[in-house]
Amino acid sequence: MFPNATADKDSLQGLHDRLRVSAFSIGVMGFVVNAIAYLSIVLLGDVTALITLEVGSYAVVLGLIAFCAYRDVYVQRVLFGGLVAIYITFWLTAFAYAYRQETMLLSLPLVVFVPLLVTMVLPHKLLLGLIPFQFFAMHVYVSEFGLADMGVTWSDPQQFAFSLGLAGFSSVCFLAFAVLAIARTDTDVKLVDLMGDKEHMASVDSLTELLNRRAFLNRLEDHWPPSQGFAIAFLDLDHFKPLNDQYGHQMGDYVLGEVANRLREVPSTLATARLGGDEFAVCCIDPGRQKPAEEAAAELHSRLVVDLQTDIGPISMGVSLGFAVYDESYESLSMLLRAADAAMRRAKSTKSGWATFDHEIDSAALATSSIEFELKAALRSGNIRAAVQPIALTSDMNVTEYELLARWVNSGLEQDPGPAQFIPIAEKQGLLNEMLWVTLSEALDELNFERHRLAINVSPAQLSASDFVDKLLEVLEAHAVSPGSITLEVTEEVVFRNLDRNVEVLNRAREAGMAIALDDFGSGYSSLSMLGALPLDKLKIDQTLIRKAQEDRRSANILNAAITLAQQLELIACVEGVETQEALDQVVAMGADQVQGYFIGRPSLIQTLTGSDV
Ligand SMILES: Nc1nc2c(ncn2[C@@H]2O[C@H](COP(=O)(O)OP(=O)(O)OP(=O)(O)O)[C@@H](O)[C@H]2O)c(=O)[nH]1
Repeated sequence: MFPNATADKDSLQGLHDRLRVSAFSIGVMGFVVNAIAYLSIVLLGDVTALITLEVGSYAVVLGLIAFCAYRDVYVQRVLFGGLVAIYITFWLTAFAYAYRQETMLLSLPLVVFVPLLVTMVLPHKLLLGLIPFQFFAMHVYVSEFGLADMGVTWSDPQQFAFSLGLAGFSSVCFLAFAVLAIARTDTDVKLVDLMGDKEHMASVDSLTELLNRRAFLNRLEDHWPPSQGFAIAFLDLDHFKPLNDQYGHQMGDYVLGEVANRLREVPSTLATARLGGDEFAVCCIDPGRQKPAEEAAAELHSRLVVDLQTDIGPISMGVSLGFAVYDESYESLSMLLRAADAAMRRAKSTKSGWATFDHEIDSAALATSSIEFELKAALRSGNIRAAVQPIALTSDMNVTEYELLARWVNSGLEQDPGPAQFIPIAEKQGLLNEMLWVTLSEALDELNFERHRLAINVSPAQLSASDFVDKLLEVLEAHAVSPGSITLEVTEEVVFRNLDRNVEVLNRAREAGMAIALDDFGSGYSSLSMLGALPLDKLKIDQTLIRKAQEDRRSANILNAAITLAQQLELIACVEGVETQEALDQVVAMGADQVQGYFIGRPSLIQTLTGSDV
């Protein structure tokens, strides 16, 4: 309805907007009623110059109230001032009519009710100020003129008493409105205070009183895309943990507060925030780009590394600072912040104190941080999809099993990240299980388990989740798939981390009907004792062995020995990385039971498999 009107009724702006709407309604409705009344008088042929003057004055004031509300200028002052002007005009014209004996039957009810109607929304101070005027005007009007039109003949004392009564009545009404206005103001003030407190708490870091991450980004978002000379500095204190450990959290808090104070004093900043822990960010603006980025970063860094004076003497606090200056290659604010973060990490790892973002040196780090930033959202929005790679029997080359893999599609990044890029990050962020449930559910829906098994990769961290097997069984049951159709593929890392617990979990999975495969055998330490320690059904021989076996005889013998070892341990021998007919012939001759690799089939999104494949 209004230009720039905000609908946020839960904010200070919301209160203002409500007043604007009220003022606009009062102005427009009052104007319309005024116009209708005037037209009626015109139709009845009773128009006098005084009536035209009165109605014209009202129209001007009401129109002004509506206009100011519409344009959002001096809304409150014009509304309240306008209503007082209407009130005064009403009384002046009422006396003028009476004096000129132009009063009518309705005059008395009008002087009783119109002032009340006009003034009821005024603030309490104005209402209280008008009470003496109202009392006096009512008393004079009624005692001098009021009863004449009603055809009532009262004695002077009767008329005096009646006018005092009406004047008292309207004064009490004004008083009641004033009390209501006080209550209204009180509620509004409390509401505004409450909202102010809430907003303050939600946007400010309680320890340093700097903005928090969300408020920092919100503030900068208002300036995005920025003009030239807009830069973000990302800071992380060095060795803050040992300081905390040695001198206690109180000292740590003091240091954080002092760093915040120094940041507050940095000139030409748009916003300063504590992003969390010992990380801070400053948005610097240098519109004319007077200083090169290196100079600005070095200057900011030197402000921060000055010794801090504490009760236990001076403390020198190291700071790593990354500086990224906006240019058009930054598509979003978060990308610029991550660029500053990447530069900061380089400064930290090289112990250089500060570094400015360099597209060539830091682009890999920026890509990693983009993945870190986007991965969770991708998982939730269904962009992490199930892919499968076939595993075939060497006896008839029938595909009897698929290995479940994850693929990131439609990432919105320059290039969709490959599993080698995002799986380690998912592991670091504790998202591997969530990723497994998402991709597994998709695969369980699509695959035909009468013809195929499904192999699932499980990391030691996933196994150590207390409810892993239960959750897995639950998911299988929900899709009516028997645990007997599932193979869990684990790497030798399960032996190195909490072996007893991992063996217990694998035994439970086996008891439920699942098979266990040791993945990538031959790529790591491949200790033979590990084969005895784990409850296994299958050995998957790492692809490096078949590659080397093609090149020299010694490696071919190692591959042969690995296959023989699996057979002698009564495990299924599956060779990974079979990429050619030659390699296939070689492993078939060695007695492998199963093969996997590009020659059998590349990984493909499960949704793209045709009916006969699944
Ligand atoms: N005193 C205090 N410590 C905090 C607060 N928030 C986080 N920390 C601690 O800050 C430390 C930050 O961790 P890191 O940045 O990894 O520690 P660091 O020693 O600075 O490591 P580097 O950055 O690699 O030098 C952790 O030990 C947190 O417990 C806080 O509000 N007050």
